[in-house]
Amino acid sequence: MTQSISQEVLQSVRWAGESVDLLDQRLLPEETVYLRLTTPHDVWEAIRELKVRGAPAIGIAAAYGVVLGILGFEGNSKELAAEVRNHADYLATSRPTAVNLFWALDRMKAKAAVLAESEAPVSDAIGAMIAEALLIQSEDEETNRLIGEHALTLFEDGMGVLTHCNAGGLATAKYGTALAPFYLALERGISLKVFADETRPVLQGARLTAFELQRAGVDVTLICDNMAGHVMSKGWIQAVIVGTDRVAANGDVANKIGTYSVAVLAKAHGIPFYVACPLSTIDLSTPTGADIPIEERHPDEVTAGFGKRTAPEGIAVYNPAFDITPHEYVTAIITEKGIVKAPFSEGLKKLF
Ligand SMILES: CSC[C@@H](O)[C@@H](O)C(=O)COP(=O)(O)O
Repeated sequence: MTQSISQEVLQSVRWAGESVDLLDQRLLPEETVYLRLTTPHDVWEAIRELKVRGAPAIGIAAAYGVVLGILGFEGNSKELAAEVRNHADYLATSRPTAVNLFWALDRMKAKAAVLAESEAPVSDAIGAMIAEALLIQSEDEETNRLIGEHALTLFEDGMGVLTHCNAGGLATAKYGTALAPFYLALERGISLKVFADETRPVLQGARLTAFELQRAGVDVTLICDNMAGHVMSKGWIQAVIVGTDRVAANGDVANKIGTYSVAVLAKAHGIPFYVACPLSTIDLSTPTGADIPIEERHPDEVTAGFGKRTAPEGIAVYNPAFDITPHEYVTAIITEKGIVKAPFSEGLKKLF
């Protein structure tokens, strides 16, 4: 029996029997609205439009998206497996960077292939596919709790810790990766002072991290992205911890745009830079960060990101959603199986 963290975080994705209830993260913190999704296309669109975002949450939503596509399927289990492959391949086109999306879809395809091989009756096979998606979600919750336990060993009472983007309960099944130790610390009476970068262009730090940590009672202070160096120079930050969308085999890390700048600043100030992620985010088939596809998003996120135009019409815009932090800047990668330090290429391989 595992011990759970008592903080209640809003669940970003829920299986509702024959549909998916999905918290529309674009509306937070002002409105808490659950959307009812009934087709794989609904899920594809929700992922593309950031209604659901954060690497593990995207993977969970996509697994349910596959299930939505096969409910009521008529045919045999081999035909079902082909249907699963089609839906999975479609959902895989929703966003390119977070490897958890492909990991979850591959897992759904593999499950369908096993069921086809055993010639399971199709209604049983559909039930087993639902169970697999639910398992992906429940395993992620336990994984994050373990990541939180390991990460907390790196922090001491009274520390200031900076984070970028949202790698919290909203981005995962529960607790988050980078934010999990903050929930654990709160529960155990360990005092941490969290600084959350607002995270331009779409403000996952301000809208989501500040929201979920404040709601839980964590001591959190919001800063604009360009204030990170200043608070470090004041001596207020003793560690940085972020999540990631994909870790390459050499330990290079893709995460929300701006993470690289934070890592460079941390190194300049002699502050450890930690990355927290489940094994499902580590992609040994991608050799280095240069091989990770970086999503580019619509210019409006930069020119009208606050619902108001803040740049001239027709201006050229570059809007990459992620950047790569080279492994030289990473102090340690914290997973559910423990903490990995350099040389990362060896340490990461040993995890599998
Ligand atoms: C545990 S979530 C880790 C990452 O997915 C997170 O830090 C991040 O970069 C999310 O980007 P987003 O564009 O909001 O999906």
